[in-house]
Amino acid sequence: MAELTVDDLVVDYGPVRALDGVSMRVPSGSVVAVLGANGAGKTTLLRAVSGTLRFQRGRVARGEIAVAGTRVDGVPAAAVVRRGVTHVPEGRRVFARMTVEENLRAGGLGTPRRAAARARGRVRELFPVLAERAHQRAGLLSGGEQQMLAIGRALMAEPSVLLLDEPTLGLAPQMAARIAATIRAINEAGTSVLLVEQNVATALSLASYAYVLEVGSVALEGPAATLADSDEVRHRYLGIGEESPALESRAGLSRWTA
Ligand SMILES: Nc1ncnc2c1ncn2[C@@H]1O[C@H](COP(=O)(O)OP(=O)(O)OP(=O)(O)O)[C@@H](O)[C@H]1O
Repeated sequence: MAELTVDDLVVDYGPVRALDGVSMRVPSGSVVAVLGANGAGKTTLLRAVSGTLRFQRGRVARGEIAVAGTRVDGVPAAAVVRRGVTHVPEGRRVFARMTVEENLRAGGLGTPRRAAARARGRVRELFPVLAERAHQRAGLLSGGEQQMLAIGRALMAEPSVLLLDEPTLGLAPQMAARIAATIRAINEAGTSVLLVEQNVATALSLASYAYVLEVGSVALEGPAATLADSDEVRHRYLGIGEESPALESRAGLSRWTA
């Protein structure tokens, strides 16, 4: 059974239709990538799944979202976490004034004590630097360390599905590579991942399947290896074989680099 399914999802922010009939699935144990230009609806999709849309005055106007066959659309965000889905929003929003340890503890609130202790051990293994900085204020960490903390905090709830919004954005290449390796390790330990990532090469190397959103709809989908080999994706999203950069900027894709 598919772990996470999205069926004919329509999302509005007031009069603005952000998603218009999006369907996708994240099979159990897989990494699935969502690509697309600015404003295509990637963040909105993750918000809809995690139940955080309402904090942005958005609403699911139509469609269904289910985790392991149980509907989660219309369910409050805290209940979605209890169903096994956690969301790491764009911009690594850690609690800057709290220590690293307090941030992690906050992620484990609502998790049974034994599970939280197990998750804490796992986070320590994945991110030794967080253990070293346990008593530092989160706001003093580097960008990459804050991203590690944001992911670590989400793992404290022992999710079966992790939603990641642009986890490598703004990071130096070496740190971005470390985060990518960590995502792979998290997935290998059994967590499914729905990954929104501006670096298409990184996304397609991590994912087994990918969807390309264009103005709120799925424009293209397929196995990641097929998309990476497709001329259209290579030209438009990876900038490979592109003679003039004009096409990239016309498509609004200039942020994307291989
Ligand atoms: N809180 C909001 N209120 C109103 N409109 C919004 C809100 N958030 C997003 N939108 C609109 O919804 C559409 C989809 O935006 P969304 O942020 O989901 O796209 P995105 O693909 O994640 O882009 P980005 O890479 O810039 O984050 C855009 O037209 C955007 O302007």
